Amino acid sequence: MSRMIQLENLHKGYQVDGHIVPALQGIDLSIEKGEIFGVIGHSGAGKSTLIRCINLLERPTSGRVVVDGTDLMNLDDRQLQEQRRQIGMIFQHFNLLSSATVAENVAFPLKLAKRPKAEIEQKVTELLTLVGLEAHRNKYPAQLSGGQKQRVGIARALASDPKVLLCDEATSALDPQTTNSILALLRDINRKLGLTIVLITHEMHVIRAVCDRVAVIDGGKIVEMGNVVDVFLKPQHPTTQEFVEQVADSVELKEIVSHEKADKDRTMIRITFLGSQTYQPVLFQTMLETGTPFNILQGTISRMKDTPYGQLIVELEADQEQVNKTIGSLRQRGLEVEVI
Ligand SMILES: Nc1ncnc2c1ncn2[C@@H]1O[C@H](COP(=O)(O)OP(=O)(O)OP(=O)(O)O)[C@@H](O)[C@H]1O
Repeated sequence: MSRMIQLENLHKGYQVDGHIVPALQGIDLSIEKGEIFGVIGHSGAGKSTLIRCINLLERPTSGRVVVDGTDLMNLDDRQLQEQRRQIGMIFQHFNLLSSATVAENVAFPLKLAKRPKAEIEQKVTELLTLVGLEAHRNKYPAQLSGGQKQRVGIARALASDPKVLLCDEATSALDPQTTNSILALLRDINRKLGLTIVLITHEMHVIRAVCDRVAVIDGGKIVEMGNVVDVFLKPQHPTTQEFVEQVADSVELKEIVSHEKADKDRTMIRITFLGSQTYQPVLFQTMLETGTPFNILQGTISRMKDTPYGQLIVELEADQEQVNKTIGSLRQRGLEVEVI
């Protein structure tokens, strides 16, 4: 893979009442071509500022923004406008023209670029088919659901055949079911068009559903970054752990653990299965081999983008030596094991 976006030592401060509010404090980030990259953080962490720096809707105070080999900070207005065509963007509140139809909204960037009428017509039809809205081309935004409006936003963002799509909290105003359908569309577009997608969100399930890699931002700094699978299974920073808990059954688990831990002869472990392991009877084979009695207290199976994973909370009724042997054997088979 080669690099599509490179942010180097990015700083951004806003002037407020004579002093500077630091929104980004030294962001270093590179995003590969064809990747779906997520940035997650709490309100005020700097997510919007960060994503808006990628197309210079916000101009960083210092640092470098390189998109597909072009340093955007060095461009004049006309060159920047040209480069921005390569970077589509969608928004939380869609930002559609309310007085224009679906088709006219999608045609808008093409008209601005003075494309010939026949080409515009063909492109709009193509895009509306891609996002599943061809039957609604003559409706106005007010006649559409939130999910349909976002589909128009996506079609419009794709009109100039961008290399990058920036998604600024694109599903935050949508209900869970609609969110899933929009996320599925983004994955589809990523696959079909090979588009690089950067999305910001405060919801970990969005990251889990579509992203390849994720950066966690806190106080204008990246506090953790990695493959979604790794970050999910082994979150290091407290902020990341908080986000991961959003999508775990951790409350229930904690209750079980504190209740059960009163009994000293039992050891509770969490076993994580990943990918094809998820469907193999590894646990049972190990337990048979080591002869360790066990109870399954809780089990979940889920999916991170294309990777299935499962977690089991298991209680071992055995002495320490037997427990160590069992854990060693599970780890040898490539499973993640954690005593809880
Ligand atoms: N135009 C602005 N003028 C002054 N301060 C700003 C401006 N935009 C953002 N900030 C400040 O910069 C910091 C980062 O804001 P930003 O909007 O990037 O965070 P965010 O993570 O996107 O939050 P949210 O999810 O609430 O939008 C905050 O302290 C915010 O108050």
